[in-house]
Amino acid sequence: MASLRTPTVQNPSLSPSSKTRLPCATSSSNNLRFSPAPHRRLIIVSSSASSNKSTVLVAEKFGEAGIAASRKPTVLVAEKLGEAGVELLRKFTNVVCEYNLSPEELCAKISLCDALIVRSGTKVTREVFEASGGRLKVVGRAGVGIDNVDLAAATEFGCLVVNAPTANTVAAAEHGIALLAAMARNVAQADASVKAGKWQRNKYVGVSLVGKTLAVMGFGKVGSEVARRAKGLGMHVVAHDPYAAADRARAIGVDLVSFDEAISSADFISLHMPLTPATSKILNDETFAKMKKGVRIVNVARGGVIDEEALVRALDSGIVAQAALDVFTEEPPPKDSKLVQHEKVTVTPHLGASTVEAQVDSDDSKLDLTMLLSF
Ligand SMILES: O=C(O)[C@H](O)COP(=O)(O)O
Repeated sequence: MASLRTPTVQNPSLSPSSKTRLPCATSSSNNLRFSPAPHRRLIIVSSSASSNKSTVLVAEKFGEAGIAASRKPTVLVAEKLGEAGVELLRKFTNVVCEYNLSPEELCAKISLCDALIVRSGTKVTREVFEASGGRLKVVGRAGVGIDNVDLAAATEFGCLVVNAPTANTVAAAEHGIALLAAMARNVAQADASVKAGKWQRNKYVGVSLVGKTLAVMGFGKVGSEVARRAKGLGMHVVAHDPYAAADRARAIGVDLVSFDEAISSADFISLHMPLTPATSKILNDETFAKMKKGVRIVNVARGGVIDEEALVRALDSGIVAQAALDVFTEEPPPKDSKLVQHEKVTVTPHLGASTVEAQVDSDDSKLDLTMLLSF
């Protein structure tokens, strides 16, 4: 499973207290532009690491109703979670694990559920909330990205959406670095070649990372961890993120620059922004044209931030020398996808969060969401 760390409520108007401000997308063409919308963070349960005991912090409006709910809620786990997490859920709830449901099957089952847990593979659409008939009270996203949940519909139907915003930060950052190095040294292509009985040492001459400029696009949790690791590899790192603090970047030796400066100066670009209307297809024909010829791109964020047809054109024209992609607009991508089949492209099946550690995580973290769901 993706681990269940301290959950963050994602539909602000449902949250009774205002504690943090998270970015909320507005419009932009070339900039990752977010407006710091007032975001309310509701931590219904917090855990004490030392005692491993949960403390229920129920905020005024929600609390009494939540406490009064004594029946065991039913939780539909629609994607594979770690067994330890599911076991914890079972202590407080009736757990139904049903994977690979079609949208119709999900809609058919949801009216019997108080909570739904998903990862990135399940689309929690307006139809799902409609089909729930108002019973669905919580959607738990066991992971970070909530672009697969219709937040407007959730809010309209009075359903909390919570995620685990820090659970897989390191896993995603490490996968970004793994793809960066594998791409630069043609590891996947060379592996396939040797297994096919060939010995093509000249064909797979790579490029070095040391001294190269890496542009980290989106300097949040994952982006900053990638930057830190890239500095350790001797890369010069710049970053673009309109809401990152310059001193936080400076502290790890990273220069915050404009979007255009980042993409035009980079030998490597690593994408770490959420998918929002402002970032959708932010790499497109126009922005590829501004890049250095021969740039290499890593994407462990969301497929939708790249115009994939434009990327194929940029690979064919040589603007982009190579790409390493963990995420795709459509997942899984079509088998005959030109992008996936492209010889200059290395792909993995959305493995960013898939480490043993990120999936098991700490007991306290799992407890948080478990207790939240018990409401
Ligand atoms: O948003 C995330 O947390 C990552 O993309 C991982 O998604 P997953 O939970 O589907 O592996």
